[in-house]
Amino acid sequence: MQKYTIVVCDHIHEAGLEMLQNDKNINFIMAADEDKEKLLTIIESADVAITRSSTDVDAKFIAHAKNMKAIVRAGVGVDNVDIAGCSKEGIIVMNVPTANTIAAVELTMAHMLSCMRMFPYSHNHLKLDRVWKREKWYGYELKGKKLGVIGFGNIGSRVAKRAQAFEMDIIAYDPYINPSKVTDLDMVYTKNFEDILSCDIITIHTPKNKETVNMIDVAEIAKMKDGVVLINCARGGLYNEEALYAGLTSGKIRFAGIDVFMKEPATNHPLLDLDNVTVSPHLGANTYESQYNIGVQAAENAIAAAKGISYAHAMNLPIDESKIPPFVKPFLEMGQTIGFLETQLNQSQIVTIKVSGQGEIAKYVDSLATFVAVGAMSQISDNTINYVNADFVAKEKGIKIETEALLDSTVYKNLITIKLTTAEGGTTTISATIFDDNVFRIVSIDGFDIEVALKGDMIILKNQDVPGVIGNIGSTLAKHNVNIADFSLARNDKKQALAVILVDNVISDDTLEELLRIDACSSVQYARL
Ligand SMILES: NC(=O)C1=CN([C@@H]2O[C@H](COP(=O)(O)OP(=O)(O)OC[C@H]3O[C@@H](n4cnc5c(N)ncnc54)[C@H](O)[C@@H]3O)[C@@H](O)[C@H]2O)C=CC1
Ligand SMILES: O=C(O)CCC(=O)C(=O)O
Repeated sequence: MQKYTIVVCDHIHEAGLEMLQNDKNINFIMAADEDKEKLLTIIESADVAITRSSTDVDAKFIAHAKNMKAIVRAGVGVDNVDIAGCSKEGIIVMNVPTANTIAAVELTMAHMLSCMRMFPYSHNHLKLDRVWKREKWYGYELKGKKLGVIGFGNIGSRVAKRAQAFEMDIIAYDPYINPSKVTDLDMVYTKNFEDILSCDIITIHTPKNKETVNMIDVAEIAKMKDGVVLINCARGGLYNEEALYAGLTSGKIRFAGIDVFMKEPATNHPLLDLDNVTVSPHLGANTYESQYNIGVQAAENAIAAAKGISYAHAMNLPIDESKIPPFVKPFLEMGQTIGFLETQLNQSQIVTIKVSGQGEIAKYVDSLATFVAVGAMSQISDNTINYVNADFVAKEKGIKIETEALLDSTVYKNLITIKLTTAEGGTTTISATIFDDNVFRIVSIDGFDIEVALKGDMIILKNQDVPGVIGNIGSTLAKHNVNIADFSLARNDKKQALAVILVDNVISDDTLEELLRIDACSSVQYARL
């Protein structure tokens, strides 16, 4: 029985662990309590790893992940996953995007209310210091305050809805959404970041990336209202931490609610010394409900990925399967087969692969190009080529992948054309389509119109269009006991001909050389699909 190893690098819910334990095909290793060096040796045998924010998937991790097919990030943020590094090694990165949304939303509200009422401080005053001093703890109300929401995705939009229930006025900044997502909720949408800076309370819910790090820095804080309240339950560093500290000590920022830090664990962070901050140790996802959902979904997705069944929420695959119409899939498969065929026909260093799509398929030409590249390189690389690393490997090998989308249709509803060029100047151009019978059909080779199924052992022979060639081909193949399964012929107006011969046997080099010696024959190529 085929066994796959799944390593769990951080703590996930028992329900997820049980699923891994109970699957007969899964060899499950719990490594959440192992030290980091030991973890690196454990992952060497892993097919899939499940991680949370405590495990950095960095160059060191990837170097040890020699057998790894996929990483499942049991949560949303992948800022601690080197996605480009994973792609280069063909490792699929998946996350579990919505299972902890509500937990993070509610923690954001808790921080907002805590900041407004200084709740942890009044609580400690009574509980730890045993002081009953009601006059010390006057806070503010959320009602009527203006809330600026940066990032209106799963979490930001739900925070906004809850804040609306508190009768706050919401203004949202998110350049990547349709404004109606905000305005339909009777909230204000802005493209002007300055509008956010004029709010009473600002909360951020973007991913952490080059564009969003230090999104709130010294200059932005200077433009804010005196006494502004800032919340960050997304990622440390979206608010520049030094600027945040300076703003809190000067009193410009009245209070901040912080769940996340640049460097975690953050037990010595300067923000912890301030009395106008509420903090939590990255607890956004820490509810039983969310951890149950994440644990189960992470385990399910890891098992499916280990078995090669599906890659839910893959972030570095060229296609999102849920977003492509069914007619596209066979074209992708056919493109990969043509890539494989053209490499065999040329047997020389590839320099360019140009992939064109005509008709509806043109919209998917980039995904198609990745599939063609996988097919073209599958026999010429020591690395395992897959859809994740194909573009990287092509770049490394100096192969240029070009695409062309021609939305106007040809006589065919959908047509793909793949032209492969080698360093010696050789080229092969094949166009193909699929009709309702679902057969992969070549309709043109190097400008010769021909109709032949894309399958089997194939000889492509070019010759001067003179009498006797077909007979000679037949007798040569018969002499070598080769049975012809199909013979298609095309001619052009330059008195040249091209034959595609599908054969039932493997063809020897001797046979190919003898075919090339036939009078008027100019080239013979052979491929096995
Ligand atoms: N504290 C915790 O434990 C948790 C933190 N998170 C973090 O919360 C954040 C939000 O998560 P989700 O809402 O699930 O993600 P999401 O992907 O649903 O939403 C992110 C939103 O940010 C927007 N965005 C991206 N770049 C932007 C920019 N430059 N300016 C303004 N908006 C921009 C996107 O268009 C998107 O609408 C992420 O950083 C995630 O890692 C998520 C779960 C738990
Ligand atoms: O549990 C975790 O890993 C933290 C959750 C989180 O930050 C996320 O899902 O982005």
